[in-house]
Amino acid sequence: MALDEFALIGRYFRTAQLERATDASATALGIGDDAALLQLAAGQQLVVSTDSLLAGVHFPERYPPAELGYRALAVAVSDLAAMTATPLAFTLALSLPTVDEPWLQAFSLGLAAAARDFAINLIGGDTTRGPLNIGVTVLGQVPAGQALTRSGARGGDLLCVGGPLGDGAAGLAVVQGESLPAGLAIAGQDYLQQRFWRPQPQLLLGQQLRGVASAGLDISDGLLADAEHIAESSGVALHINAAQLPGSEALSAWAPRQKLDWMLRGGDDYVLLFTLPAREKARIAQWRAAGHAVSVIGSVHAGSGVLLDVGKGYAPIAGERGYQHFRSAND
Ligand SMILES: Nc1ncnc2c1ncn2[C@@H]1O[C@H](COP(=O)(O)OP(=O)(O)OP(=O)(O)O)[C@@H](O)[C@H]1O
Ligand SMILES: Cc1ncc(C[n+]2csc(CCOP(=O)(O)O)c2C)c(N)n1
Ligand SMILES: [Mg+2]
Repeated sequence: MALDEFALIGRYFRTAQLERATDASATALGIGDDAALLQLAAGQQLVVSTDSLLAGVHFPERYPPAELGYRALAVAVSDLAAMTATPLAFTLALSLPTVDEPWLQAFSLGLAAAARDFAINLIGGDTTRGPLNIGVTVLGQVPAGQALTRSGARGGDLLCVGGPLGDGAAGLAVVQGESLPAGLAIAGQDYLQQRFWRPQPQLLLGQQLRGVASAGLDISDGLLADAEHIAESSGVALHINAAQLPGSEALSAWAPRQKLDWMLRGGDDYVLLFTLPAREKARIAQWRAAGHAVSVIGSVHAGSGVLLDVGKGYAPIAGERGYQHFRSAND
């Protein structure tokens, strides 16, 4: 007989690895009551963000469930990194078509691996029967007034990115079994699959941006699309120099046009994009020395929108900027 809802929760989600992934816990009351209780430290603000994952939209229809568990939490935690928050806890709203115990076991283990990596405990959720849908809400804390928003960029700031671009889209091509360039070695394929299934939210870099960066977010839809959010919220123009975009060695196996398109528009990268007042420039070398692959990719100016230089001077972007769930009003 299939497990009932409560036995399922007990076996796969009310586990030590998920409920007590980290000791540094703010959980005053966890799974099992009508709601959970969190105790924030004095002077901290609560940071809250929700993400949904759907097969065929956020990940391929054929997928390894353990990897899906890891990715579901990683992409959600990336929004905490973008706000410069420290993770506290998360909830999981899961809709499942059937009770498939090997699937649940693998998903739960992948989720627990991410919970351990990002030091975040599962404190509750909701489990229903329906088409597969994974909803993760992450909670974090940040000293009051110090969260990094999208609205503080000012003319004269540098535009920086926290890691390589384009790996998310290239990783998706690898995991979908698309035809791959001959120059892509097995090690490069493995690297890109990891980048897709196990993105590493830049929590430590994010925390170092508190009180230093002027605006920021994490790149989920694509560099151009997400840069547009900063430009619009801050009321500035962002200049991006294509020649300065950082890409991985694995990505260089593709033709330059494909590589550039993925770096600009591919999305799924989960690296930070932020603006830095010029007086803070010396920090970039310190971050790099500490292992954060920060690069300057452009600058902030008076004006509006995102302008891109692909070798012929800065010009507004024509065409697509990144991933959009609703491509046109008629979709
Ligand atoms: N259904 C909704 N109701 C209320 N607010 C929403 C809803 N959907 C999105 N938002 C809000 O709109 C803003 C942009 O959402 P979006 O999901 O694009 O965030 P993002 O950080 O740009 O992308 P990602 O979800 O990939 O991290 C966020 O502040 C989000 O909370
Ligand atoms: C099968 C498959 N096809 C396409 C993509 C690309 N993709 C989907 S949603 C998204 C933006 C972030 O989503 P959201 O804004 O909902 O957080 C991106 C870049 C994928 N990951 N898997
Ligand atoms: Mg985000």
